[in-house]
Amino acid sequence: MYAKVIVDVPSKHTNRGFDYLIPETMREWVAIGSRVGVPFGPRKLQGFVVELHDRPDFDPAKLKPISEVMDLYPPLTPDLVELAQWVSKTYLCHEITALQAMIPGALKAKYERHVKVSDIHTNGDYGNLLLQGQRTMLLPIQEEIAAFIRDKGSVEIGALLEKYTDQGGLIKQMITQGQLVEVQMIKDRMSAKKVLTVFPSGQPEQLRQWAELLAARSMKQKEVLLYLAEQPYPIKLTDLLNELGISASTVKSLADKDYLTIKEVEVFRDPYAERNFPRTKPLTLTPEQSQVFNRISEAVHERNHQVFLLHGVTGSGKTEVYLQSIQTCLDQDREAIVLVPEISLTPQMVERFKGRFGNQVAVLHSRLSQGERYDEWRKIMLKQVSVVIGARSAIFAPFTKIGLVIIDEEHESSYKQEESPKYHARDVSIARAKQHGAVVILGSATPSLESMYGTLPEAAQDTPNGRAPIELLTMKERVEGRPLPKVHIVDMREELSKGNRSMFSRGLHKAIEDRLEKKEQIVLLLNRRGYATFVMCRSCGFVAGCPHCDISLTYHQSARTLRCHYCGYTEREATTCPSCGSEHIRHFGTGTQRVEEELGKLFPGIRVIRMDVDTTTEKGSHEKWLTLFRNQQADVLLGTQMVAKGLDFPQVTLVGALAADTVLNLPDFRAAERTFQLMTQVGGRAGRHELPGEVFIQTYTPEHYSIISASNHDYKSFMEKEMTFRKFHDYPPFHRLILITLSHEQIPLLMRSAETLAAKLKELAKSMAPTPIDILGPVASPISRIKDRYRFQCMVKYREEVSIAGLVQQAAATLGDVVKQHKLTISIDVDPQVLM
Ligand SMILES: Nc1ncnc2c1ncn2[C@@H]1O[C@H](COP(=O)(O)OP(=O)(O)OP(=O)(O)O)[C@@H](O)[C@H]1O
Ligand SMILES: [Zn+2]
Ligand SMILES: [Zn+2]
Repeated sequence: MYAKVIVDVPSKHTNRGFDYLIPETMREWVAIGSRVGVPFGPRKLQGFVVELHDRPDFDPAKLKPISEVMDLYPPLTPDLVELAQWVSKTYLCHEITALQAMIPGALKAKYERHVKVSDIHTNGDYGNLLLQGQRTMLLPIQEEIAAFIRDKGSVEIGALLEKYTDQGGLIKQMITQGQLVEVQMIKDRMSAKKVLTVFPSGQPEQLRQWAELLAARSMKQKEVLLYLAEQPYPIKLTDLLNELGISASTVKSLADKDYLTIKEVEVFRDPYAERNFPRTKPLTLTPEQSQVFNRISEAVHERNHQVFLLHGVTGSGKTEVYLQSIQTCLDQDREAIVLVPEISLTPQMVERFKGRFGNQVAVLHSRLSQGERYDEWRKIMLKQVSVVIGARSAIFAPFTKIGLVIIDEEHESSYKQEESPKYHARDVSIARAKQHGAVVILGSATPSLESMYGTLPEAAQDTPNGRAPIELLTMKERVEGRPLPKVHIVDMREELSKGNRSMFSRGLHKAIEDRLEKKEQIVLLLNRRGYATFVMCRSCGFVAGCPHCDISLTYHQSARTLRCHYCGYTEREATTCPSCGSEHIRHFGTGTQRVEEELGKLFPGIRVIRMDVDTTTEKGSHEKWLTLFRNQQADVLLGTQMVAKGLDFPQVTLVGALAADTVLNLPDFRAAERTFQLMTQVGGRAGRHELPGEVFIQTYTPEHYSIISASNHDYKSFMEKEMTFRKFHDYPPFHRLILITLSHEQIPLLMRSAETLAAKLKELAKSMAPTPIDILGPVASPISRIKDRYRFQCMVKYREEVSIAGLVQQAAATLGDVVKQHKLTISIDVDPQVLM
């Protein structure tokens, strides 16, 4: 038997697998999805087994054996290995990149250089070395070093040099003389956590007898045995010590007498261990909910792959439908994956799932420590859970019998990964569900145009080899007939003409006063993108920009610094203009910090919680702020997109969007869609329970259809207008896009390359006529320089039914030499969400 292995070669990634022999001793362990260590040239590298077969490409005698199997169980299931091929083909990335994205960071290989004592030296067989004239007497210190290494098997070179600080020269000598050999080791970044645990050796009766037998002066030891007799279970050593206020030596002496044993036991690092989630029972569904639930549950029972789009207004109770659908899936002994946007993976969301399914649930998101993530993932691996709720990458959970995949807030652009593999979790979910014959629910109050298009009859005819048709399910009403909030559009131009220069319109100002009086709560949204504070000179118009990127610097009040959000470049706030020397240089625009200040001035005593990137970097801070707000220890929750999504607080009756058009002005064809979604979502936080809600949208473009539709809760009219716009311009969902970005330090070389690429693309596209493929560009990217590299882009527009991957790859390959010799970078983004 041979194994085909995709190897992690950092310098030259390839999709080609290499064949290796499986040594007799490893037969039991090597399977598809195994992580293995293999020799590759002079090195040893990590790789994944993607196939087992008995017909190698090469002369089997020349094949090298696998040198190491890294795990007891393969970390990837066979269906994930297959999915990696799909990801690689669809998003034009290397298979190894896709495979790496599927395992937790803790398992990504870390290569270490170790030394070990050479075999010859170990065996004391100096004969050969003598013959070669290499036998050298070792100095006593070298003997000591050799013994130290031999004792441990192998030692990492850095660690060795640290221990024997002054012996660097002698150690090097031992390597050149062959007494020590260098080996490359593959190390995991993380391992299972082990805890010393005390196991009583007998039943309570027995333990009491042993306590009797102990000498009278061994009071403490007696105490331990009697304690264990009361609670005859294994207990963590540290807990026992704390409980009885004794020292470890007391327990050790009992272990020496065999009255108990102390063993290392593997434990899970549980991020939610301290939290107690009250169990909830299924709610009685509303008629709309049951109609939707019945249809889903029927499909789950059929075990056929099927995709639903659940369009339910904010507060219509989509989560309850998810919960009950998951129960149906679990009843059939199948597993469920729930994806939610990172940003809305709040304690509230986790509580709802843990509350219903208890410790059958694993949670995966990026705010966990690497160890916690690894342990949650191992729970899935070891089949200790059957539901996982997590951000984007949780779609790669190593489940083996998936019955249901739910993507909540399916319209969120954060489901698209911006670094390679640039996959869209929504599309990957559908691909994975297809493998398992599983049902997919795409849920949203504001479905993406792509998903909605999939439900239209014309789409099904349009895309013969494309995506499966999607079945639309609708919930138009909030639970218990609660009304959707009343929405006011405020024209900020008019406010200004009436002499109001504040960032709060008169209407919103009054409403805030009113809620403060009634002790109800307020959510204020200040969209960050395009609205960060920048510094400008009012005398000459100079704007402080990043010296390495084509972007203005953002002012951070707390540190009084200017920072680049792309490369991290930081400089001190200037008091005079570097260009003209004027003192009239100051920061413009409204950041969340300024809103907070202004609130304090206008409403003395107001309690504000501010949530933005600055206040939520610390682990657990997200949770902390939301808990404070829920416990009504603040009047206002002020923040960026973070406050717009998924939150369900009964006391919130007022929502203000301070600057609705910040997104609208971005150079992106999805600007209107994003604006509509954000306004609908944030408005949806108001009046979700008994108290009715009210929303103020402040804007400079009150006539825009995205804002008018959002204020009328009218998805349909928005969708129709937006579809017309997209169709007219050949944008998605009618056409698909591939964005190719080239970057280099020198403009002439970059432009030449971009033109070569575009020409090749056009030539290839022509050869595929009459299928419509449009090549746009090359043009400078909207952000034309990042980290001192200039950027140019080409856009490919095509219809779904054409297979375009080969064409793009072929065109990119014509630049192979420039990439190699001049370090040109080519980045390919299929279905791009951000057009920067
Ligand atoms: N059948 C039901 N009976 C009573 N209360 C319900 C029922 N279903 C849901 N609820 C409650 O209604 C509120 C809104 O439900 P939920 O948060 O699930 O809505 P949603 O559709 O997910 O909203 P959003 O899209 O805004 O996040 C919650 O407090 C939930 O507990
Ligand atoms: Zn100036
Ligand atoms: Zn920069």
